[in-house]
Amino acid sequence: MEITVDQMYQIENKGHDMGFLKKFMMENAGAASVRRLVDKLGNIESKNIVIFVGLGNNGGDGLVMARHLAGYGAKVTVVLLGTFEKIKTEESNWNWSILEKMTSVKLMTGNSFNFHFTPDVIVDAILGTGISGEIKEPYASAINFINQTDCFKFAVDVPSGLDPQTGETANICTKCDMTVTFHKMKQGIPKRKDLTGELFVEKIGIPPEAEEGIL
Ligand SMILES: NC(=O)C1=CN([C@@H]2O[C@H](COP(=O)(O)OP(=O)(O)OC[C@H]3O[C@@H](n4cnc5c(N)ncnc54)[C@H](O)[C@@H]3O)[C@@H](O)[C@H]2O)[C@@H](O)CC1
Ligand SMILES: [K+]
Repeated sequence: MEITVDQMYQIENKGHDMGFLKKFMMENAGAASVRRLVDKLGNIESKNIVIFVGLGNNGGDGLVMARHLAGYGAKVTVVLLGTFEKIKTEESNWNWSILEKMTSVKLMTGNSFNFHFTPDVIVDAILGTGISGEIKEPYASAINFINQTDCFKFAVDVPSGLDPQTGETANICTKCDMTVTFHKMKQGIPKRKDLTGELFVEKIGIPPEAEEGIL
């Protein structure tokens, strides 16, 4: 079953109000994404993984992935597309502050993408269901950088630049090898397999009762 982005936000908020906090949803989303990535790539120990992180909860999912990937022994670099004071949500801030205590994850901010290594994997945790309008900087430069690399690309929830409701793309969009979306498929995502690559839906523990009156 495919649902609308608006329904997704309503379900998310109802789950949160039931006590299954967005922080828990984010944890499960990040964990499920890493499991899919490890299933796909096999041993990721000491692989160079760069995670581009936006300032919303799509970015938050990427921060959770960074922590889990460090646990698998991957060499993880997080590029926050902004400054940490600009992180918009409590859930993302919570996960950022955990990473600040982890020497096993390298944190970068701003929009300098000159890595002195070649990434094996890039994770696109820039934009998700909160996308609106033309992609502004520094997200645009990050998306262009991602598209000119030839490593494995993984999109969190939706390739950044693709509107998960309509399936339309903004001025630019990441073109990925794999996408994991959460809870239920959003109507616009399956329309663009050319951008999503292999597409998966992962349950993230939202109580089915959170859908009552919405679906
Ligand atoms: N729906 C759910 O049940 C869950 C959602 N989660 C994640 O939360 C995401 C939605 O989070 P948010 O609502 O914070 O939204 P996003 O994280 O998708 O993006 C919002 C941020 O991007 C900025 N932005 C929007 N359009 C832009 C543009 N064109 N150019 C530049 N910046 C732009 C906004 O100012 C905002 O800061 C989902 O995609 C998913 O990844 C997960 O945490 C798991 C639970
Ligand atoms: K994304």
